[in-house]
Amino acid sequence: MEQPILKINGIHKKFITEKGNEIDALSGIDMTIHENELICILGPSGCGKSTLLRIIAGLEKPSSGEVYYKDKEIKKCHKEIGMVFQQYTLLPWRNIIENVALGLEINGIDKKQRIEKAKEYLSLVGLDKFEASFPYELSGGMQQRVAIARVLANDSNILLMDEPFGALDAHTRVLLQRELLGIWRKNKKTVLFVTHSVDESIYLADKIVVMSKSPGKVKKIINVDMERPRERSNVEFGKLSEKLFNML
Ligand SMILES: Nc1ncnc2c1ncn2[C@@H]1O[C@H](COP(=O)(O)OP(=O)(O)OP(=O)(O)O)[C@@H](O)[C@H]1O
Repeated sequence: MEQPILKINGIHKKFITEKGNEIDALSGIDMTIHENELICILGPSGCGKSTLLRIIAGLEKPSSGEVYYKDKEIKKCHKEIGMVFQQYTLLPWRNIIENVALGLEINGIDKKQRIEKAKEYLSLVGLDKFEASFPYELSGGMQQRVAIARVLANDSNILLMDEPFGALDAHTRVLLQRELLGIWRKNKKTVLFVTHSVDESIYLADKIVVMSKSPGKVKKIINVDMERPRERSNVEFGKLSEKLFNML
């Protein structure tokens, strides 16, 4: 078993709305994530999946509880923890290579080095021919691949992915799931992937964290022992799918 890389201890999150109403988004989340694991967080709308990811990314503070990355408490954004959002978040006025190099530029890497590195990751997601294009010239799936290349180029150890394929058509979604598995295996990353989709979670995950309706709690953690690549027509795939549907 690999080393624990993320520890999530007793996370509670309460939001106060503008009208003064309290919303319990998360209610006591405990989880340990090991290096190189691919974890899917599966749950109904509003159960706090995005909130949990934002807390791990250091973008949101928990009301109580702590998150530790390699035994250090996360209190703000961390260079080694990168996030890919559902909506494409490329800067429209920068071309593709400059978008991939953005984080490296922020980190003060010199131009030659950052372009070289950005090219390497753009090639990894199969878009090297588009380095001079602008985001509007790319399809949704291509833009999402650029967003993944940008996070990888930053050398993030942990990839937090908040329904990154949710806005894509079914065919592109399946292609990107396959591509993500390839990248994950090749680059030895730890991935936390939020999804609504039972099918997506079974296809991708080592472990599926099933969350219950709000306030969000961990209902069950399921180990997925099926060999990869996983076939959706497989009996075992179908059985697990039924089990998860019944649980949600
Ligand atoms: N900034 C905020 N202010 C007030 N309430 C919020 C805020 N962010 C989230 N919430 C509330 O917290 C709860 C959890 O929201 P969250 O977006 O984390 O759920 P989710 O599981 O990711 O939902 P979905 O699958 O629909 O994206 C919801 O009731 C939401 O309305």
